[in-house]
Amino acid sequence: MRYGAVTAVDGLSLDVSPGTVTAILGPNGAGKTTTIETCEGFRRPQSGSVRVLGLDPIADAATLRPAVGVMLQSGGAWSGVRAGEMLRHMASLHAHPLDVDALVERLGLGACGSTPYRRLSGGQQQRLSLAMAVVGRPRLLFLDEPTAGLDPQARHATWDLVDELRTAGVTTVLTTHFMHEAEALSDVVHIVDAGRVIASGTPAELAESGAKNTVRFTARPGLDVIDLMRALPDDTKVDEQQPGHYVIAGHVDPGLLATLTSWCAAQGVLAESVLVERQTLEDRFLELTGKALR
Ligand SMILES: Nc1ncnc2c1ncn2[C@@H]1O[C@H](COP(=O)(O)OP(=O)(O)OP(=O)(O)O)[C@@H](O)[C@H]1O
Repeated sequence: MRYGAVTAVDGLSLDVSPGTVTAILGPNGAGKTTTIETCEGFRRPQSGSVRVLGLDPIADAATLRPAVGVMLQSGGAWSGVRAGEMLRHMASLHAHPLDVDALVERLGLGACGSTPYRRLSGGQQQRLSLAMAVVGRPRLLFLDEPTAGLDPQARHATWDLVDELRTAGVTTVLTTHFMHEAEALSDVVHIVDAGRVIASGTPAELAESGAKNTVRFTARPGLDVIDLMRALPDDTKVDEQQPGHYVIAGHVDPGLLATLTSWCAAQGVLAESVLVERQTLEDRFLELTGKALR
């Protein structure tokens, strides 16, 4: 998918299983919104193929519309329309909408139901957009940065809603910059950079697939770290970072901890404050996409 000379999405390939939550992560400008808008039928790719619920998002737009909920990154409502009117209008377009009052209550929109869209705060606009996306009971939901600008309460309310929809069999594809959100919500994560998928898996698989986890412990200064390294698997590093403070970097599993404690026992050393630090999804994301600003 190109915009003039800019190639925004470049041979990106991914599948989404029904009834799951998929998160698309990537640095700014990676091509997430372009990908999602292509699936929504708002952009026509110059090459490649896109199928949404087995259909073409542009040619079959009329068939797909009742089954697909869309939350855009911004906008989506007329600037002068009142929040409650907008939601009722959206509900009226669907055969079996959710109860609008319950949804308004659930997303904390009750107090601003008669406020024009343009006067809503950024977070209230986000919540209204989410309500508009789900009110028609879609089978498939596209959420582009659904919790950007939301306070913690609204973020948790959004997560609970997405989680409940998954339980009801709804498929959700979302983009986010919050790694914790992707870890908390999604079954599958795709990391996108420069218009391509560079890593995929469950949040736990991705976090574990990266560089080493670490074990930290304290003991008397001056332990023979070379001898400890010999006892541990080949690609494990041991460093005494400050006197008496040791860091082991490598594939941390129960076997490594057992080797460490038996090595210490053989030396007559008591290892204290043993702490296993696992790599997070954010660590892995930064490892894959680098730390340079985009
Ligand atoms: N309408 C457009 N015209 C020209 N270039 C565009 C247009 N929309 C996006 N781009 C460019 O395409 C690339 C991908 O943009 P896109 O919005 O898909 O990224 P993104 O991953 O969603 O970014 P962000 O995290 O900042 O929202 C960027 O280089 C962007 O500048």
